[in-house]
Amino acid sequence: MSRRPLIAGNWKMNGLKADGIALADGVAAKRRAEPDLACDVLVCPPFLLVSDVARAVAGSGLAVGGQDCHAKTSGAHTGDTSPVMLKDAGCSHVILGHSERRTDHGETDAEVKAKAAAAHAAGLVAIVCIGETLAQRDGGETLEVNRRQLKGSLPEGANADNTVIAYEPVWAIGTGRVASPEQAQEVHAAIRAELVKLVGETEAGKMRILYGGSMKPENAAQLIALPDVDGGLIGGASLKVEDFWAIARNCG
Ligand SMILES: O=C[C@H](O)COP(=O)(O)O
Repeated sequence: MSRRPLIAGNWKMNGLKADGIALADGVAAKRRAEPDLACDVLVCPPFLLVSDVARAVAGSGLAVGGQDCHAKTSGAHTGDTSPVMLKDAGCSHVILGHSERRTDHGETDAEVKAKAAAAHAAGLVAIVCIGETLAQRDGGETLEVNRRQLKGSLPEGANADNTVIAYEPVWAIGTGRVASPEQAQEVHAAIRAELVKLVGETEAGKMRILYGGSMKPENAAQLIALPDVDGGLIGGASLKVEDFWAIARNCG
C-alpha cells in the first residue's frame, strides 16, 4: 500500500505576526518552486496567525491547520475556538490530543474523540496524537498505552480521508532524543494493526501514521522510509524554513 507522506509543521506557541508570516512566505516559496514534491505539506500556526498564514500561502499548495479545537460548533465557551471557525479561517486540518494539550489541559481520550468528531463534522482532517511517556516505555507498556489511546480517541466514522494518526513518544518531544527506526516501526506497525480492528483493513491500509519527536533533517528520511511511517509531525525544526524544507524535499 503506498501512502503519500504528510509533512506537518506544528509551530506550537511560537512567533509573533511578522515571524509567522515570514515563515509562511518562506515555506510557500519553497513549495511553489517544487510543484512535483512527493509529499503533502501542512503548517499549523498558533490560532491568532491562522488567517494571516492562510492568506500568505494561498495557491502555493500548502495546507494550513489548527493546533486544537473545541468539540462544539459555537456557544458559551470563553477562550475556545470551534472547528467551524478554523475551517472558515482557511484550515483543512487540526491537530488534536497533542501530548502538550493532554498534559497542560488534562485532555482525555474521550475529549479528543469528541473534538475529532466535531472536526470531521466541520470538514476538517483530524490529526489524532498518541504516545507513551518515558515511564510507560520503561515499564514495558508502550504498545498497550498507544493502543488504548488510539481506541479511546478515534470517533465513529474515522477513515483515511478524515483522519491522520501521529505517534509522538512524549520522551522524544523537544528533547533531541529521537525514537530509533526499530522503536518507531514497532509502534507504527502496532498502531496499524489496531487500526485494522477499529476502522477495517482497507482504511487502516490507507490511513497515514506520522512520527513526531525531535524529527530533524538528519534523521527524517530514515524514519519516513520505514514501512509504516507516513510522514512527520515536526515541532522545533518546522520553525526554520531551511530545516523544514530539508525534511519535506527528502520525504519521497
Ligand atoms: O508536534 C510536534 C511534536 O511535538 C514534535 O516536536 P519536536 O519536533 O520539537 O520534538
